Amino acid sequence: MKKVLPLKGGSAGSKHGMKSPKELESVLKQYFGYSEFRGRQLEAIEAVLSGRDCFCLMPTGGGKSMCYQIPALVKTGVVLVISPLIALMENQVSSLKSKGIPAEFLSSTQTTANKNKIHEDLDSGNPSLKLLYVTPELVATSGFKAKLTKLHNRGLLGLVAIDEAHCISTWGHDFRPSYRKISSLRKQFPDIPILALTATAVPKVQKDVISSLSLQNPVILKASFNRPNIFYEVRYKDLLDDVYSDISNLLKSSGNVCSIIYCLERAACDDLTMHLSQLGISSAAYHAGLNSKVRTTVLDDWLSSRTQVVVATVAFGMGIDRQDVRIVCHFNLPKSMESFYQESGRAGRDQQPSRSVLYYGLEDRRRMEFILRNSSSRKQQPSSSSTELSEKTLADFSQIVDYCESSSCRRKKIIESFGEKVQPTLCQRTCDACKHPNQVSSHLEDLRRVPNCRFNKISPVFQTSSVDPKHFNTEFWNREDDVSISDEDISDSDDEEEALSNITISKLPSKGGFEARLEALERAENAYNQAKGQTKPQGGNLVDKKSISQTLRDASRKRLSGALGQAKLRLGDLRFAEEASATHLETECFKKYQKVGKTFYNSQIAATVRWLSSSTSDQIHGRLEALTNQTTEAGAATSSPCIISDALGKAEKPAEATVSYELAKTEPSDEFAKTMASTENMEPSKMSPPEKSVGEEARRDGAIGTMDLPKIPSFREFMSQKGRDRATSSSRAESQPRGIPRKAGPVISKEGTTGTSKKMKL
Ligand SMILES: Nc1ncnc2c1ncn2[C@@H]1O[C@H](COP(=O)(O)OP(=O)(O)OP(=O)(O)O)[C@@H](O)[C@H]1O
Ligand SMILES: [Mg+2]
Repeated sequence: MKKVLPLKGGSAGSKHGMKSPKELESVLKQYFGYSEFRGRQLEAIEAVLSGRDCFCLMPTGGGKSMCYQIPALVKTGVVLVISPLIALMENQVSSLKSKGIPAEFLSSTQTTANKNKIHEDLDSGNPSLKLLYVTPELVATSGFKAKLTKLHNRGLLGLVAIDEAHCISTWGHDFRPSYRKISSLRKQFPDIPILALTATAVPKVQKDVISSLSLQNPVILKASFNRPNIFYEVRYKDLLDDVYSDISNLLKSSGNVCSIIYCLERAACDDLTMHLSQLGISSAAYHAGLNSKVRTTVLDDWLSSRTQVVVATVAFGMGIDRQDVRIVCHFNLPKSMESFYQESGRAGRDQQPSRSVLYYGLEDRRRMEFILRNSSSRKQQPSSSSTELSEKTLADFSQIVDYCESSSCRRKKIIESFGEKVQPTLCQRTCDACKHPNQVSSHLEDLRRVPNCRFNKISPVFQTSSVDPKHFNTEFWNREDDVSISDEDISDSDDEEEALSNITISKLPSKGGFEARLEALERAENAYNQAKGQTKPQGGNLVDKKSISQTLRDASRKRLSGALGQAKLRLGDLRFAEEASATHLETECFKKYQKVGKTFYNSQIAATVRWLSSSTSDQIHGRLEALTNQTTEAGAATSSPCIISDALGKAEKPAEATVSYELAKTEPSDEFAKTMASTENMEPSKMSPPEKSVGEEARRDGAIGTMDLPKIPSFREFMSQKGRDRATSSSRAESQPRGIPRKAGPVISKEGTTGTSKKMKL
């Protein structure tokens, strides 16, 4: 293992490491190239070098890491850094190594050979390692505790640094139960200084962190929360014609700078990425639903500027040290001011002018409020009552709502929410409310006029909602699940419930165009069928837990279509019609696993998505061609090859549009042909009606018989009648014939609204 480069004019570390400020500055210069300490860095370094415990509160990007990295360089022994995310550790370790500083991390992602090397070095009696990064889970294991004790007994444990220390507090916005396990460190090593670092901690969390870690008479250092280089702005989704164009224009007019967009849900990340890509923005989705290989590629591409925008859930953030992020957008409302501050704080870590833009939507607010009301019951709460916690959660949420719904200075609102006093002159027109007060007031006026707008008051609307909270699959719930976050080892196999949750709760988009409306209506139809108590049989049997429903199949097809779109972007030379190809791939998975059940089907879909993310053009074309041939040879449901001819750049045969509905067999309208042509880059004249649907395929297989089609309500009718239907659903369900696989879908008129005149087969 590499030895640390010798410090200029001295040894590589002394027992106590006491150095003058000048000497410490020269270490900073030598290793990191910076000429002076920032904020309260020097005080924190001096505190721990003198053997004191220290609680250090510095803003995001303030340079907290330096507070333990410099002591590691001037003190004998190893500095142990406890960090919540493997990605964060990996980043820091590789950055330190590139500077010639011996640092390592221990985690499940390390190879056994590397782990052995690290352990050998620690056991050597004279370790070359200066910083060792570990997860809180590892620190709690008896094996690692014994190792640390051995190190300590030999006088080689120099400091314990706890990064993102707010994770220890149930009151913190990122509570991690495993952080509670490190509270015994103070007792275990009474003479070793502990340094707790965080960017976001309100007074209550500060106290909680200090007492949970049993810090002894700590030096408490707090820097201002103000991020003067960030311009804060709120945009109102409900007042925008098209939020996608708005974001795209924002990004384009800013000169295609490095940006992050945060979304609440994985599906929203995929969806927004697709829209942005279509609008010419180089973007990629990043969330826990992607496998680690894809996530690493997305991160690498973004860090090296091959991708301009990462569209991410909160899985992306902590510890990502790209200094020149110029824009951080929130596409959905964050759950608290702390979350917002932490996430928007990823902008401008180089102290250069940057922007935070929060897209506020009333629907987002209602959803988030619902999630929060239901989430407290899911949490582990070792030290507080659930009512107290839930009140705190809602109070935190109302702060961020107030941030959006108020016309006063945004900067002031942020800083004051952390209990810091603010001078009236602080902002200097560096937020939209101070720069364009009239415009902001007028937007708020307009927002008040939006129907069902419950302004400035947390609505009780979802308190008695019958919607199941587990249908919301948000990333911050995953974060509360310690297992999923600790190793970022998140399963690729989405459960059907997730697929359903992503579609049953979304509203009918008002401005999303024909396709989006169509999808929403399709969801309504599925929900309608479910509310009516109908089941969708496979092979004539009632749906059981293992069966693969049509809804799941549709969601899977969508997922595959998204993955194909990403593959197209990644490879550039793929020639196929996404929808048709997605249908082929999904049918392949379905055929293989329809008898075995949902779990296998799901993992086969996940494996196909993974395969699409890493395969070459030839491999993808090969598989799609083989699939097309198979289905053609077998005279199967769809005979349309999905590969688009190179020479013409058009489909050799039309792609199947969607396979969800069974409607009257009519020629497609011109409008429909045009819509599909624009989607699939095909000429309307080359379009013909899709020949067979999955429903037909199933019927051919003898799975279903003919059926009477009931009247399908419009989306609005469906929503308003849902409550009444539920009350009588059981009696109606009894009168419904069983074994009906799929009802007729809504009849779609040109404008995408329901109606009875123009029918088309989709
Ligand atoms: N004294 C300094 N002068 C200039 N740049 C510095 C200084 N100290 C740290 N930096 C740089 O500032 C950036 C942010 O540092 P760091 O990652 O430690 O911030 P942080 O406070 O841990 O932020 P976060 O809360 O987001 O984790 C890094 O790129 C780091 O190299
Ligand atoms: Mg940090």
